[in-house]
Amino acid sequence: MSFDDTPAELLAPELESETELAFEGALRPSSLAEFVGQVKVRGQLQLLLTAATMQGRTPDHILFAGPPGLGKTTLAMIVAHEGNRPLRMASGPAIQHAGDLAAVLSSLVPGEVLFIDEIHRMARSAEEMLYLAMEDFRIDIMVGKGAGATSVPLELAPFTLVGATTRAGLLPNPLRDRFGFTAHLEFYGDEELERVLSRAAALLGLDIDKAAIAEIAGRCRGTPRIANRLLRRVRDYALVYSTGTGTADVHAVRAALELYDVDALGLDRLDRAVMEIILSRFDGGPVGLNTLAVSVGEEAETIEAVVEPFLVRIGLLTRTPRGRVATAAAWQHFGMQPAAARSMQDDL
Ligand SMILES: Nc1ncnc2c1ncn2[C@@H]1O[C@H](COP(=O)(O)OP(=O)(O)OP(=O)(O)O)[C@@H](O)[C@H]1O
Repeated sequence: MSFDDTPAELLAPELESETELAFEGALRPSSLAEFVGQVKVRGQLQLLLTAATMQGRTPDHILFAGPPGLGKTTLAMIVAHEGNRPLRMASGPAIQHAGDLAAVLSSLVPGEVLFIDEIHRMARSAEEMLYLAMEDFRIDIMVGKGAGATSVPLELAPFTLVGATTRAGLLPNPLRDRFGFTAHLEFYGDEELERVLSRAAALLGLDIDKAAIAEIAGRCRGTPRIANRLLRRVRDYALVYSTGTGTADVHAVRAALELYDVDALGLDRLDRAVMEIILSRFDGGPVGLNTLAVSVGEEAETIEAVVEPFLVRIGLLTRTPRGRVATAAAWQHFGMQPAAARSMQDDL
């Protein structure tokens, strides 16, 4: 990325370029011991993997659910790495036909880990093929067309499916039930993010003090991927402006993040747009998800999976049966007041 970055790009949890990918790759922990936070999930995974190794079998299928950038891909790689198993990467949107999935499944080697990212976006016909593959390591291939079509069973090598999804609720029950273990990844706490950042700074050879690390941790939406990205911008800033030392201190962090318009809570352009619409146009809500999505010009799915979980977590937004509602903290953070309070003030 360059100095042309918009704040939205800077805070978006998605990856956006090959350079970024290389950067992320270099910082990815490769073992459970190195993986920071998610203590419960780590313990559960460790047990599942160790038991499989002790019995010499492939581990059960695993589903990782949670917002982007929390470590689902990293954990899938760790599952393969810890068990010394080959890893095949696939993505739900690329599996548009059952045939696409059949090609992948039939070429797996025994014990291979198959990672399917965004598994909720796979074609329905492929999902149905996956049920049998997960349960019996077998698929049925249709040969011929019309009345003469027959299904030919094809045995598969035993494999571990690792699925990742930002929308676990969209997976059909038969698919969800076939995973032996579902891990719900949570946003990271400040102390965990500080550890992610310290580790990344050491790997990048960046000299940064504790207060600076804490300042970044508080502004990265509880998301390691964003933490690493902000750290890189701070590194640039220290390199260019802290002449001579190249050291990043809290002043460098504040200046760098102000330059990129990252506010004290780490809210990005979309977070702010969503909150400002609820507050100013709908007087705090309730507002339905679709109305909100249209108002900010975004997909409802993005609002629900990426924006809302963080806003709810930091207490700016609540979800009610009638729609999304801004909290008192939201009014305060944005320096605004509900219409009733404003008119009371006018009456005084
Ligand atoms: N627990 C962690 N400890 C240290 N670094 C982490 C951790 N989790 C994630 N990271 C860092 O954050 C980056 C993003 O993680 P990852 O790609 O695994 O997220 P993801 O949940 O798969 O995101 P997406 O859903 O967008 O694919 C990784 O490259 C890694 O450097």
